[in-house]
Amino acid sequence: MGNKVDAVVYLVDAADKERFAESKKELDGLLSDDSLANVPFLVLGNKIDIPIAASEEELRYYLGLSNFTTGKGNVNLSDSNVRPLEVFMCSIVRKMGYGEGFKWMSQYIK
Ligand SMILES: Nc1nc2c(ncn2[C@@H]2O[C@H](COP(=O)(O)OP(=O)(O)OP(=O)(O)O)[C@@H](O)[C@H]2O)c(=O)[nH]1
Repeated sequence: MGNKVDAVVYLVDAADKERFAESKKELDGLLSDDSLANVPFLVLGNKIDIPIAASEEELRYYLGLSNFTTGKGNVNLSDSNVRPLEVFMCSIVRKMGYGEGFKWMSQYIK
């Protein structure tokens, strides 16, 4: 019973700074959802081909994730109670960046 969610991919428009607050609210809701506890979260900051797009650091800041990302590369979190969460910047139209994100995420999907 109950649909099991393996991971969450949260796509944010990094070029739409006016909506970061709205994005944060939505993300906070998902992060505090009991049914998603311990589910890995991949946050993708999209549209980095647009010059005004936020940097990764800015996006982390505006989404309130500065102290919550768990590290890129291979980070073993299986003995901890820490939920895998990372931010990767990407441009979907340019086919850039999200591959690394999905690769990162795949290590946490059993
Ligand atoms: N420049 C650029 N445009 C993109 C990229 N990815 C998607 N788009 C464009 O963004 C448009 C749709 O995306 P959004 O407007 O963000 O759509 P949405 O998230 O469904 O709608 P909102 O909820 O209104 O933000 C399309 O025209 C896409 O081609 C990208 O990486 N770079």
